[in-house]
Amino acid sequence: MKGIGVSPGIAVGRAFVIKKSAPATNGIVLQSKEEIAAETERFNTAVLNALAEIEAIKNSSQLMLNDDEIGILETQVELINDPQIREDVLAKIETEYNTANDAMIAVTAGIVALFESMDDEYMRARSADFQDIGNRILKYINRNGETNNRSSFAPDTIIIADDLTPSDTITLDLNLVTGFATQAGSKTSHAAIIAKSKGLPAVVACGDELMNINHNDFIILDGLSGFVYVNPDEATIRKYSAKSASFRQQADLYRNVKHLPAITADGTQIKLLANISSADDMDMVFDNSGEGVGLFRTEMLFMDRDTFPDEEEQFEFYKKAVISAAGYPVTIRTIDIGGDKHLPYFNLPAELNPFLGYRAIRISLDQEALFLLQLKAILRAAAFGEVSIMFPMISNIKEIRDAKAILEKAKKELIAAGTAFDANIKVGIMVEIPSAAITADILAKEVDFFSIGTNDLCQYTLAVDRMNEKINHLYDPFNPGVLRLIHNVIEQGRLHNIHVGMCGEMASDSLATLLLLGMGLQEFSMSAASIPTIKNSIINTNIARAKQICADVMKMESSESITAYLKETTL
Ligand SMILES: C=C(OP(=O)(O)O)C(=O)O
Repeated sequence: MKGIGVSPGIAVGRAFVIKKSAPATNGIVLQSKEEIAAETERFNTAVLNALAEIEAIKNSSQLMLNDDEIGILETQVELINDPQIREDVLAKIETEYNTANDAMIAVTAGIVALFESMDDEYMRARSADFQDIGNRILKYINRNGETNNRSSFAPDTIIIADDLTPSDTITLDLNLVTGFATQAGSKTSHAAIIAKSKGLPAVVACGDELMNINHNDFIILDGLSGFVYVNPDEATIRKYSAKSASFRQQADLYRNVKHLPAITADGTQIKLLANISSADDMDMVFDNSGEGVGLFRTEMLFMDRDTFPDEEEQFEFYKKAVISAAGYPVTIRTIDIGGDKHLPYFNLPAELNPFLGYRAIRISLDQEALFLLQLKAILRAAAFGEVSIMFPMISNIKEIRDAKAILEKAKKELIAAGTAFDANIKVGIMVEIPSAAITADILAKEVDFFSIGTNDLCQYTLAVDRMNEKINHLYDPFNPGVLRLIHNVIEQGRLHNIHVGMCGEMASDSLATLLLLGMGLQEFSMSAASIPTIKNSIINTNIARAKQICADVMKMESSESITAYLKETTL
């Protein structure tokens, strides 16, 4: 199979298949009274947990639910409490010897089918409520189930999944995994970002065929070329053993450059920072000699839970990362939810164009109470190290001014409460929307720094959904339009004397390194595992050469000529 190689390396191991799209029955027949009692208990506990979850969402003062939303949740409580569902599930456990999982799936499917077949439109729509409730209870029934069991992977496991979301990094113990392949995804999807940050070989966008792989199939996965081999022949195994050895040799070379400073041959010091999602990632940053954090994605704390974290919990989460950074700088980005990142307890409206919709700073400015909590937590954590704050998805100057006004309010509240914080925290923005890149000269006056988010900048400039594998070939950071925007941001940063970094995936693409150096970029932030590769490019070049490369590229008309030229001159 061929997908897109997104994180280099060769992985060899056994498949562990995760199918998340539909709940799966396990077909187990209960054998004893004790098993029946245990499954009954499992179901009862799951129901109580599901009810508690709904209550917590309903009562969350932070969510500010409207009457309709509360109405939906109350209907769900009523339906869960319906004695008929309970009786049906228990009957299947007690008389048909089904597990709680299988009984719940069968009962839900029966009710959903019944409602779907009704004439009345309102009643037909209720089937979605039942499916939702079924999934909610199943989630709790399977809390300790195989796919969520952090210790259930054997060594050398290769995960095969439809897709991996940020919350999967919480529920799956990727430390026991040697690589993964996903059916969907793209170079900048979260599966790819997770793989790179963990240094795991990965292939995404393999297509539907991938899900035909069975548990325990023997897999070879090439994270560079994007090939996935299922139960390969001896010749393929031999070929890949050799490839794997040469990859390890290259990795050794990078290990040797790892401890050298990131200075070009003519003496320009470049900052190589890492993108992280929690304090746990800091070991990997230091293992790869990263000099701090250019992007701390805070969404992880908000995922896979039942309510918003309060100020205290956020403060502890950020503080832990700041302390782990041991004096190195940490740039914390305020939440970037919406788009493809949803929170189960935050009812985001269904949108036709979620990536162009209610997300990131737009949500923060709209939900001021939530934003204030996060800002106060970051300001407090900033007292423990060198912290900057960064706003995502800025498209105009008013958003920066509004966000800064709320930041000032957060500071005043902390002063009034007598709480310690860093009053001089630096404030910057992600430049990831074309209007921000074009008006960088205007925005530069309002902030201390820019960080170029090429993942979104590329998708918005080219009107190419970064998650849509059908149009992956059009997603192209080397498009002259994208390059001109990047060049302008770096240039305006220099003219206005503010520093400019890059935290999108382009910062970890060695094909782009010299070009970006030539544009004047002096700070690159990326998955920690990519740092040695980029450092190797930096220490083997000089700025005069990089400037010449930039001058040549900026005259070129097409991405094809640019990438061909860069391959020839820089790799
Ligand atoms: C770093 C970026 O943000 P995200 O977390 O959306 O990948 C980007 O858009 O380049």
